[in-house]
Amino acid sequence: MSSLLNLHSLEKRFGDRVLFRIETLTLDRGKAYVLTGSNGSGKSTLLKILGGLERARVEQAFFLGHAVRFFPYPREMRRSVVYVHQHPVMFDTSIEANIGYGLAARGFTKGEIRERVEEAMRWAGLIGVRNLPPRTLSGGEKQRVALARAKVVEPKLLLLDEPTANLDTAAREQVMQLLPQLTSMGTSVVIACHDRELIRLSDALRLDLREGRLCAHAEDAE
Ligand SMILES: Nc1ncnc2c1ncn2[C@@H]1O[C@H](COP(=O)(O)OP(=O)(O)OP(=O)(O)O)[C@@H](O)[C@H]1O
Repeated sequence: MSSLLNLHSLEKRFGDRVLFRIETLTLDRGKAYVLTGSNGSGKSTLLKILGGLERARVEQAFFLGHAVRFFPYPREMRRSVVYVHQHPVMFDTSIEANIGYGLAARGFTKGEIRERVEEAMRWAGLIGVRNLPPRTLSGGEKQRVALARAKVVEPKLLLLDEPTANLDTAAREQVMQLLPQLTSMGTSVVIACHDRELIRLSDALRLDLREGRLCAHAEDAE
């Protein structure tokens, strides 16, 4: 499996406090990772660093095999890495516009946007709610809109911050069943979750953030 992102000597501080020091972090293409750790261990902060939303000291970084300077965040990564918040922001327009938002910014034609959005809504099971105002959607539906919004831009890396926290079992299942198709498209996915709400996903590698260190478990997260 080829490597998507390699980081060496990643350190995050808040003032004098070192939140974590990670010797190496390697993400392979089309692979799923479940990032675990207790409250405050730094899961969200790590995802935001990977998504270019938070600064950190990184000694060496390689994206798709070539060296990049992690700060300022490379344009190539900005276009191909998507971070999804636990409570995804919904623009007060339509569900279609929310899903197609990233495509318009990337220069797709109206016809292409319509086609991709329609396909993504079908994939995420959103056809039945397509005419509802986005702010009225449930937590699970908003997560599925956010996944559809990510899928249409075909990201190389998708960062999901506790996507199933506070969802009931059925809503959680609906979100989780979308993930294997993303990895089979070649998208690498990192999903942060609490230890007590461990996300079980076949073929996922578990990354455990504990006491400022990151430990990759060779066994699957199942
Ligand atoms: N901007 C900031 N300034 C100072 N400290 C911060 C800042 N952002 C986060 N922290 C601290 O960093 C630590 C890690 O926070 P983070 O949200 O990354 O943890 P987490 O593992 O995602 O936690 P949770 O599981 O509760 O969501 C916390 O102690 C938090 O208070």
